[in-house]
Amino acid sequence: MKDSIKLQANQVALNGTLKVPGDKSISHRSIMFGAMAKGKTTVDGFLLGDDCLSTISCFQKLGVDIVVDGHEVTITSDGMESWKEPDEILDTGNSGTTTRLMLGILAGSNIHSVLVGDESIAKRPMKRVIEPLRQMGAKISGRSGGQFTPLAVQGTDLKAIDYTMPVASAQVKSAILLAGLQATGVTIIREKEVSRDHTERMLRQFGATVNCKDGVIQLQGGQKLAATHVEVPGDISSAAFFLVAAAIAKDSSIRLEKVGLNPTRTGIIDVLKNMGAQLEIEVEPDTEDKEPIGSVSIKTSELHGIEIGGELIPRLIDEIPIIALLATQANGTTVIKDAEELKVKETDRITAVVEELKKLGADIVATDDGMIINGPVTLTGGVLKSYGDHRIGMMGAIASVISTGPIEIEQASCISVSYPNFFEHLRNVSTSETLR
Ligand SMILES: O=C(O)C1=C[C@@H](OP(=O)(O)O)[C@@H](O)[C@H](O)C1
Ligand SMILES: C=C(OP(=O)(O)O)C(=O)O
Repeated sequence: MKDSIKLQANQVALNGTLKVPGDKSISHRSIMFGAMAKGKTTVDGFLLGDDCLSTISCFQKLGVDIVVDGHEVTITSDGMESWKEPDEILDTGNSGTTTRLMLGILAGSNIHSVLVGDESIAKRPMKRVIEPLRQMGAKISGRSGGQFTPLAVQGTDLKAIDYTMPVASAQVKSAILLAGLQATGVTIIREKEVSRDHTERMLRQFGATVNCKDGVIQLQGGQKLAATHVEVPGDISSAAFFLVAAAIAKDSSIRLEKVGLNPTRTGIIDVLKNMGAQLEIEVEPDTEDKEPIGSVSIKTSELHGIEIGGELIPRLIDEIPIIALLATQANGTTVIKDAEELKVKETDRITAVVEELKKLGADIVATDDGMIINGPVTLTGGVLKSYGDHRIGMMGAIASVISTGPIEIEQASCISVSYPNFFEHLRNVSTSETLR
């Protein structure tokens, strides 16, 4: 993918059916759990995005046999005890999920390792994970007293903790659970707001017992994982870009098939419905702890502004950039609050979203914990920065379906972090020749 992409103004209809790539959170976990389990784990629908490839490369450096054949991945492992001490750094690339979950896994291993990511990862807070892991006995050191990468982990024996989450974060929760799996005693995690529960579900799929009730998660240490088969649903965070595109472009209708509909991830559906979008959902019958999937169809919609905050935020945290674009086309005011976490993503997403949408003429202001957007506003063209953040890049690209002038996205190659065939899909649903 070339690093700057210019999209012509495309005030045309979007139509068609798409199958978005595999869920990023679930793809990461399938490799991690497969590497920890004994036996052969097979994964179908794996996301070949840069972040998930970073996870694969880390485990290959630990000596785990991983074979990628298109979207099918096979992981063959003799369990954690068989991993080798890596003689080079583990490069987590741009991936917060890889960095934080690896810390939890490696903390209880019998090896020494060093984790380094890119310049965005070097700025992202790691103390939120390292603090509880240290309470469990983990030996982790790093820059600025262990706040940032590079981080060194000396695997050691761990003991369970009872931990109340200070922030709603599935990465922190998952790191503690993965360390807890190796610890002596019962690890207890208390969540005030429920974050995505893919780790809890997948632990069960790999044969572990995890109890979740009223925001309290309990996991007995010492349980061994058994290899299994993982089906990865389409990523609702990727689907969100096309749901918004069809809602705001004229005369449009898009159907997205085999999308993950885990209730801890469907905040975007709630927002679209609450704003008045014409949306239809067909859920496929649920099977125990497997991830729920279904199809979502959406048409051009008359939208109105709403308030978005509280427990909804963790259920749509990665969708806020594209929700901001959606809000520029809604009648009235949309307030997004309680979303301070956006400041510590791949970039400060509050600043990035507000600055870039303003360049297109949006009526948007940043607040301490979110943003306020007034609509509807006709968006112009412009040259937008992606800040090397895939979700900001895709937000800018989707703006071109309604903008009056061309939109150029700088550093557009970052989009392959989560959606490598994004532009191909945008072309597929576009009825415009300029996008083809
Ligand atoms: O656990 C995960 O797979 C993720 C959790 C979220 O991060 P936080 O846990 O930092 O909220 C999310 O933003 C990220 O894209 C993926
Ligand atoms: C925040 C994200 O991912 P990560 O934290 O894994 O880098 C994201 O995909 O939007």
